Amino acid sequence: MLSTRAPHRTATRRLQPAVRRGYDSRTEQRAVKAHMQTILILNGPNLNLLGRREPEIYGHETLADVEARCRAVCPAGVSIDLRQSNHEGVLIDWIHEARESATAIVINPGAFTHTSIAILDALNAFEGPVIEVHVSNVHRREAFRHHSYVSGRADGVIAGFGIEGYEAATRRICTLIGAGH
Ligand SMILES: O=C1C[C@@](O)(C(=O)O)C[C@@H](O)[C@@H]1O
Repeated sequence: MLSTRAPHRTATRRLQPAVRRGYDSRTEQRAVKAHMQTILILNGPNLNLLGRREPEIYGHETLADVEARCRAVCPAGVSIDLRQSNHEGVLIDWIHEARESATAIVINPGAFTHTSIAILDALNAFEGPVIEVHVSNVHRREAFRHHSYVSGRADGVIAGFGIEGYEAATRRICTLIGAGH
């Protein structure tokens, strides 16, 4: 009798804190979500070199400058989560994650703009607003840059505004999600 009850009590004691922790964190996440809206700003390949790469096309400002400018135009209650990856799969994973963690997406897919049906599919699985940004005016450049897979999903497209395009996109998202200035 003792030998069957003891392990049961031990198992219950071990489980309880984990169950409680799970409940607390979900409750906390719901409370935070109710007050904060997150704009995910995604950047594709080579944009880690922004400011140093072909400055005659992309300018001298960096992704850190982009982040600071976007934060500056966000009203209270809206936060920015800026990320960059050179890997298509990583960008796709982040878009999937955004289904739970972000209200809206601003995306500069870099060269994946012109090639990636997979990024388009991931964005199609995201329900919030999406704005596509290009630092350069892709329509004045080589013909292969004129087609974007992402534009078919985007609620807006900004090209050729330099890094001010990210700021404009952030403002537009705030309007779309009803976060006033
Ligand atoms: O990497 C980039 C940057 C870009 O998306 C832009 O921001 O202008 C334009 C793309 O054609 C290019 O491949």
